[in-house]
Amino acid sequence: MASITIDRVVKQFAQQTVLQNLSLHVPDGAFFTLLGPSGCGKTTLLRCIAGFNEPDGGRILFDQDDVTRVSTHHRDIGMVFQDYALFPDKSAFDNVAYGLRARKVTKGEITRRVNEALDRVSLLALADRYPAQMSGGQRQRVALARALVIRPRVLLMDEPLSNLDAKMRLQMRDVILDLVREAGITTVFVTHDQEEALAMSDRIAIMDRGSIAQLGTPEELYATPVNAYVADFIGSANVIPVPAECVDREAGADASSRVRYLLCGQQLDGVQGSDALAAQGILIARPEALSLMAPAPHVPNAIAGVVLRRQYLGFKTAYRIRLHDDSEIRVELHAGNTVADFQAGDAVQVLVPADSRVVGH
Ligand SMILES: Nc1ncnc2c1ncn2[C@@H]1O[C@H](COP(=O)(O)OP(=O)(O)OP(=O)(O)O)[C@@H](O)[C@H]1O
Repeated sequence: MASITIDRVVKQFAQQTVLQNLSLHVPDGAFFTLLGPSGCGKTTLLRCIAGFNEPDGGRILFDQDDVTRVSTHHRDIGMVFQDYALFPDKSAFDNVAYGLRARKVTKGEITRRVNEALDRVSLLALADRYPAQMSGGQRQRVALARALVIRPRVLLMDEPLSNLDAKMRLQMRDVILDLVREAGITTVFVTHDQEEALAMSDRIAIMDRGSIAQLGTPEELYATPVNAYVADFIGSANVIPVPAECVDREAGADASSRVRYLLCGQQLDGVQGSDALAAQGILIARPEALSLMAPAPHVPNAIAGVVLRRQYLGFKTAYRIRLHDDSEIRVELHAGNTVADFQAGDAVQVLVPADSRVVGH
């Protein structure tokens, strides 16, 4: 068990800088996810932590130990890959035993620990099977047992669920979480699947072109994204440019209370951005945070529009609304909200809550 500190790591391939002075801290025992689109540098960072890639600058620490120049097999890591990377000519038992044999563990101890590890992933009965005789989910469980049986300081997982079908992916989330929680092991998990990241992680770093766009708990990232990139990547959000206008030039009033944001030319009461924002902000509105009402005069933050499409989805109803400036906004009303139900073509008002967020570009 160890914390991981990434300290200003730089990694370049040819002319391309893939990791740009990247720093982050993974607390001891945390389940930490690197999330981002293809090519943003997740795997490169994971491979630097594993020792497969040597950084061109910066340091990597496990607790206080600087492992930047330590070879992979002296780092005491367990690794699980997307394609399982099992030895095809070894049985499940021998795959799991591999790391213990390399560490010269006694035969009796190997048998005990491998059987225990296979039992933990419910594969004791398949100990003699070869990888080709197992399903994807079973292979990934062998890979997990193989990574954990050596009791590594750190577990690194690179898209371990991507090759599994949807149902198996969900099951494996629980298998992984149960195992790593029980072992209390610090885990770095790479995925491009935001739902997987939200469901599994203590903390998530959202990466954007070799840097961290935002780091936080799933709740923080969902509720308070720092920019449109994060808002769009985590969950679904309406991301709408909102010009600002100055309403109070008096000295003394703090800067954020001196601007009002405009949606469709209408002032949004109470909606505040950070005071550093200039003449234009970006309103981030989750579809489920908005609501709909029939047209009525003098309702604050009610923006007039027309229902383009209504989709009934059982637990919620999703609406696409066209506003008067021809932009579109998505609104989701949860089942049980019987007050509002509208059909395509209906005139409505979209209610924007006063605690909505406005961020910079
Ligand atoms: N060995 C290498 N040589 C040259 N370029 C590389 C090498 N490894 C990665 N890259 C480049 O570095 C960038 C980041 O790649 P990386 O695999 O870290 O991204 P990723 O976020 O893990 O993407 P994915 O989700 O597709 O795996 C890409 O542009 C990739 O082409």
